Order: sequence, then structure tokens, then C-alpha cells
Amino acid sequence: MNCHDLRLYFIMGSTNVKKRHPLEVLEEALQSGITMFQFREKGPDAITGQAYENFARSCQNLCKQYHIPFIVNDDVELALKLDADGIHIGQEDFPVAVIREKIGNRLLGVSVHTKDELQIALQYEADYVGIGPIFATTSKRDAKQPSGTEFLQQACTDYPELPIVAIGGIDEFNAQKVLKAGANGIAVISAICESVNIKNTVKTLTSCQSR
Ligand SMILES: Cc1ncc(COP(=O)(O)OP(=O)(O)O)c(N)n1
Ligand SMILES: Cc1ncsc1CCOP(=O)(O)O
Ligand SMILES: [Mg+2]
Repeated sequence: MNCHDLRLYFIMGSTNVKKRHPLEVLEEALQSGITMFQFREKGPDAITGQAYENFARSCQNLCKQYHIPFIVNDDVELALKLDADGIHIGQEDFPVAVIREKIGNRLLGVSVHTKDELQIALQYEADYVGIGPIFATTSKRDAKQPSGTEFLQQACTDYPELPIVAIGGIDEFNAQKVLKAGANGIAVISAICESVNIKNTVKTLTSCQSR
């Protein structure tokens, strides 16, 4: 299994940041102590083509400077082209087996919502799984209904060795609840992108206790 630290997994694309430059937000999050980064450029206003690749490279360069893993969401071709540290896929993306074959031993993260999905992810040596949305989110248009912490807690109990990150509507006020349920870490978009003080937000989110 690849080595990685899920404690505070920041996910961002250009459409998630309204009032500032996204690279400025990413750099501040890196300086403040995020432990993983996922490049997730999607949605109707997402940038495309060469600008998309350039933006991804800029994010990757920043992550390299701070020695933080750079993970690409969905786009396996981009992940390979940039020699990213890993890729995150969901159940509506390519089958896990196909992605594992393509990416070799790069980090593989898989979104799971059921025990069956979790077992398939494990079969293809997912390095971590993402479980959510735990709470309501406005950052994913096609998000499922919030699941609460029940499945998360069950997965953490059944697979104590599997790195598990909780996602969806997590903020400074409810992070402790998902970490108490057993998650190794939390993945957030808006908690950081919309924060008025990223340093404080990251400090609060990373000071919550995990299992
Ligand atoms: C860490 C993490 N967990 C879950 C997701 C969601 O992935 P997916 O279900 O494929 O949805 P999209 O992000 O592609 O819209 C994630 N990206 N990261
Ligand atoms: C990508 C994704 N997958 C499940 S919920 C979600 C969005 C998380 O964003 P936020 O932290 O703003 O709720
Ligand atoms: Mg996906």
C-alpha cells in the first residue's frame, strides 16, 4: 500500500473559488497544513483544453513545493500525462480494475457507498476509500443523499486497516463527529475554498482527533 496521510484532504477546481485566485487559495492551504490535494476540475463552468492542463500543472507544482501528494479526480489520461501521485475515481467512472491496470502502483482512491463497492475497491488494492456525502453538500451537483455516519462507522469497524476518508458537507463544526466515527481523515472543498481565514480553518480541522 502507498504511503499517504488523509488527515486533511483538500479538493479544489477553479469553479470552487469565487473571490480569489484558486492557486492563491491552494498555496495558502498548503502553507497551513493540508495533507493531500485533489485536482477536481468539473462542472459546466470548468476550464478545458490547454488551460485545464496548465492549471493542473500549476497546482501540481505547488503541491511538489510543499511535498503534498497531488491526486487527479476522474481523468486518468491527465494523471498519467502529468505523472500525478494518484487518481480518485467514483462508481460512475471507469471500473476499478481498469484504472488499477492503467496507473500501476500510483495511489488509487475510490468512492464507495456500500459494502459491495468497498469489497471491490479492496480487491483492486485501493489505497484509500472515500465515503460520503456524509452531510449535505453544495459542491457536487450529482451528489447522493447525505448518508450520515452509520455506513462510515461500520466500514471503519469492519476494515480497521483500510484508510478511510469522509467527505461531504464537512466543516469546522462537524468534523469531530466524522472522525469520532472512525475516519482517518476528512476531505473538504467549501470549508477551505469559502473560508475567510484558511490558516485558522486548517488548524481547527487538523486539530480534531481521529481513530
Ligand atoms: C476523497 C474523495 N471522495 C469521494 C469523491 C467523490 O468521487 P465521485 O463519486 O467520483 O464524484 P466526483 O468527485 O467525480 O464528482 C472524491 N472526489 N474524493
Ligand atoms: C466531491 C464530493 N463527493 C461527495 S460530496 C463531494 C463534495 C464535497 O464538497 P464540500 O466539502 O464542499 O461539501
Ligand atoms: Mg468521479
